[in-house]
Amino acid sequence: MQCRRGRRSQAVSELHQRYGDFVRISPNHISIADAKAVQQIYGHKTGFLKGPFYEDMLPRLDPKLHQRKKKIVSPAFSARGLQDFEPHMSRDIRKLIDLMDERVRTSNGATRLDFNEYSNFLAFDAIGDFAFGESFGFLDRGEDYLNLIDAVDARGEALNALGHLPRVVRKFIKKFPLDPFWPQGMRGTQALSAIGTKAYFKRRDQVTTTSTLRKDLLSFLFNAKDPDTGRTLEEKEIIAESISFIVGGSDTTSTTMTNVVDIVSRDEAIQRHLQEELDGAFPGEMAAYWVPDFKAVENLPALNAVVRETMRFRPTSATGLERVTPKGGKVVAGRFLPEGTLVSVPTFNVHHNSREFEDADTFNYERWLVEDSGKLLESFVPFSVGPRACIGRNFAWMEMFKTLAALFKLFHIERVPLGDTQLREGFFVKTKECHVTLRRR
Ligand code: HEM
Repeated sequence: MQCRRGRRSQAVSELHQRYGDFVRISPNHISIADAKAVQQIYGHKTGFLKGPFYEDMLPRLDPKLHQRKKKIVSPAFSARGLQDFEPHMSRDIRKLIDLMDERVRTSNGATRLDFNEYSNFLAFDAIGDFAFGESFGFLDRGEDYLNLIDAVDARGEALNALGHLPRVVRKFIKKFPLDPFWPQGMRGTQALSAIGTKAYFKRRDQVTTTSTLRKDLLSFLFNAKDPDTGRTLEEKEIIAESISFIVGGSDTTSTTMTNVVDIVSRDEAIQRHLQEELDGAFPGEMAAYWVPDFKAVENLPALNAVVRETMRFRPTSATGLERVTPKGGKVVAGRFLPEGTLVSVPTFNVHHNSREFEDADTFNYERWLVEDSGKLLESFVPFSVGPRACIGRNFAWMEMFKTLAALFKLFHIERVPLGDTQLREGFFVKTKECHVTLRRR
C-alpha cells in the first residue's frame, strides 16, 4: 500500500524510528537499518541473491547469466570506455547549457524554468547516446516528444509496488481495471520496450551500412560471444539489456542533479563556495558553450562535498534492495536469519543514522571537507555495494560533475517558490519539480 502511494522508504523509515534496527515489513521480509549489514548482505561472496521483488523488473536475475553479461558490458564503463564516450556526453551537456543560455538571453537576462525537466532531457539524451549511439533528441526539440520520461515513471512506480505483492496476485493486478495505476504502469513497460526496440534496430542498421563502429554499449553487445556456445547474443537479449540501461541510467542521474540544484539554489553561501572554487579552477568568463573536461573537475573539493552530501541526505535509491538469505541461514548485524528470509537494508536509514553521521538529518556538506571524512565513505552507499552494485556509477559521476560545474560557473541559480520539495518514489525517489530563476553570472 505504501509503495502504491509512492512513499515506501518513508514508511519503512518511520517503522525503524518506532521499532528499532530490525523490523518485519512483510510476513517473510526483515528490514535492517544497520550499516554493518550492508557488506554482510550485499558484499561479495555473501550468498545473498536478488529476491522475487525483481522478477518483473530485471532481465537477468540468475547470477551466472548476470556475471556473463557484466563481463561483456564492463569495458564500456572502464576508464578508457568512458574517456571515449566523454566527447559525446560533452555535446549533450552543451545542448543543455545552450538551451538555458538562450532562454536567459531572450528574457532580458533572467528566466524562470523547471530545472527538473531539463535535467531529465539531458540524462535521457545522454543514456540514449551511450546505449544506442544516438540521443533521443529531447534537448534538440526542447520536449520529450516520445513520452518516454512519463513511461519510465509509470513503469517504475507500478513495478516497485508489484514486486512487493505475492506472485499469484501480480498476474491479476497488472490488468486491474479499477485502479489506472496498474494498467498505466504496464503501458509504460510496453512503451519503453517499443522505444528501446526501435532505437536498437536503427543502430543495428547503421552498423551494417557503415564501416566505423562507435564505441558505445551496443557495440560491445553486438560483438559479444557466449563463452559456452561461441555464438553472438540474441537480439532480444541485447534489447532487454539496453533497455535496462535506460531505466538505470536516466532518472537516477537526473534526480541527483535536480537535488543538487534544489539544495544549492536555496542557499547563497553554498552557491558562493561552489562558484569561488570554480572561478579559481577556471578563471575569467567562459563562453556559453563551455563544458569542462571531467579530469578538470572530478577532484574539486567543494563540488565533491556537495554532490556526496546531496546523495547522502536525499538518496535517489533510498529503498532497501531485496535479497534472499542463503541456505543454512546467516548471522547479520548480530542476529540469525533463517534461510529463505527476505532481507533489505534501507539506504535512506543508513545515510540518516546518527551512529554513522553526526547530526544526520541536517544537510552539512562541510562534513566531507574535514580531514578524516574518508571514514564516512564506509556508510555512504548510494550506488549499493558488491556484485550487484551500480555498474554506471562512474558514468553518472562524470555526467553530474561536468554538468553541475558548467551550470554553476555560468549561471546564478535561485529557487522559486521556496516551498517544500515534492518527492515521489517508484523504485527510485524522484523530485517532482525544481523551478528556478536563472541569470548569467
Ligand atoms: C546517481 C545516479 C545513479 C544511482 C544513484 C544509481 C544507483 C544504483 C543502485 C543502488 C543500483 C543497485 C540496484 C539493486 O541492487 O537493485 C544500481 C544498479 C544499476 N545501475 Fe545505477 N545508479 C545511477 C546511475 C546509473 C547509470 C548512469 C547507469 C548506466 C549508464 C546505471 C546502470 C545501472 C545498472 C545496469 C544496474 C544493474 C547492475 C547489476 O545488476 O549488475 N546506473 N544503480
